[in-house]
Amino acid sequence: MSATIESVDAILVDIPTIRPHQLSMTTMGVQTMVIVRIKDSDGREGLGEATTIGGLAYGPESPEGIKLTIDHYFKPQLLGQPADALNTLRVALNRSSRGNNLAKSAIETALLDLFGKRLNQPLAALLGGALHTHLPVLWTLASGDTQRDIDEAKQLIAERRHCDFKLKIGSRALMDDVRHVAAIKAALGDQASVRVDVNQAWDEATAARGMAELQAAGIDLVEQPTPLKDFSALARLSAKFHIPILADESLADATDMYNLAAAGFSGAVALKIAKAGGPLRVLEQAAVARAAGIGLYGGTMLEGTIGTAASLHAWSTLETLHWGTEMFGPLLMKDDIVVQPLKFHDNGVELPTGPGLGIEIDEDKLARYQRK
Ligand SMILES: O=C(O)C[C@H]1C=CC(=O)O1
Ligand SMILES: [Mn+2]
Repeated sequence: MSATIESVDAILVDIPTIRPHQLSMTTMGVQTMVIVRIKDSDGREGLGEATTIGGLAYGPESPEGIKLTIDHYFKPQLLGQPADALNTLRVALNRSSRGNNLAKSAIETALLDLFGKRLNQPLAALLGGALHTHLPVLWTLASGDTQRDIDEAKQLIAERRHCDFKLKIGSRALMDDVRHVAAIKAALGDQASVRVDVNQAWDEATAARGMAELQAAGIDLVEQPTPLKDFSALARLSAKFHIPILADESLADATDMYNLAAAGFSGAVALKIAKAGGPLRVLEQAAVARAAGIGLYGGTMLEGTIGTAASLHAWSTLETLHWGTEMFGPLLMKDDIVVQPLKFHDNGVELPTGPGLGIEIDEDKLARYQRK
């Protein structure tokens, strides 16, 4: 007999970042995570995380809204239900609430963690088993200052912590951004792959000019240059340039992936468990991308260790991650709320071992950073 769900808690946790993190739509000085704890009738606990960026600046779900959705809508539906019935619970939540994929991702993660602990198996084993135990991780340079970004990158290369970098651009005039990016690429040379993320800031004409400049500067990848709903602009730009496009905000789930590929897009996709609605859902999207010849990239919403570990379990089951991953979220925060942090080394991170996510909460730290 499956255990039943006894409690569901959604906790807001605020942790300052190690430096300001400047994106085209906001500058982060703190990251807010929604940590989900689901307990079953056997006394086991599953952990999940829903995290976005800049309140409502990045996307339509805010941390406070995610907590409200879980507390008032999901929790009453989940209590008393068999904890192992992931598909039944997903169908029920999808029938009663549209969208809200970040909140759903945290629930799916917590149920998978719980199931893994019950079976004494790592989460990746529930997904068919890990193909990789160490995954590459890039770092985002987003201090807003060119020299500071160069110094940061050089130090990380020397430490072998990261060898690939993503630059956040789009908040300044195009040629200012191009000069910033070209200076960083010139300083790092061939020892680093340099990519940019525009976070939707350009219109199509600006993007065409920007991509030509970035291609000439030796940049490897341009992430989400144009607004998320404009699939045809992404398709046209991907046909026009050799420098590939990484679609991020445009693609939440498998259906979006199908539609963008059908519109003629080629390039790569930033997979994110949060956008897709959980580790199981994101692998459906990866399968559609693979079928369409679109490259895979393990993306982050700058989650802490719980959401990062959940993503790593999913990415570990993919044979090829053409563009690696960006699962550095915990490193951007000044502190952590887990007992054993993830192990970052050799330009990547180790897949945690142990049942479920392989992650344990540090109750004192959680109490310190929990929003009162
Ligand atoms: O990619 C995004 O749009 C969001 C996020 C991921 C890495 C980073 O620096 O910001
Ligand atoms: Mn992005």
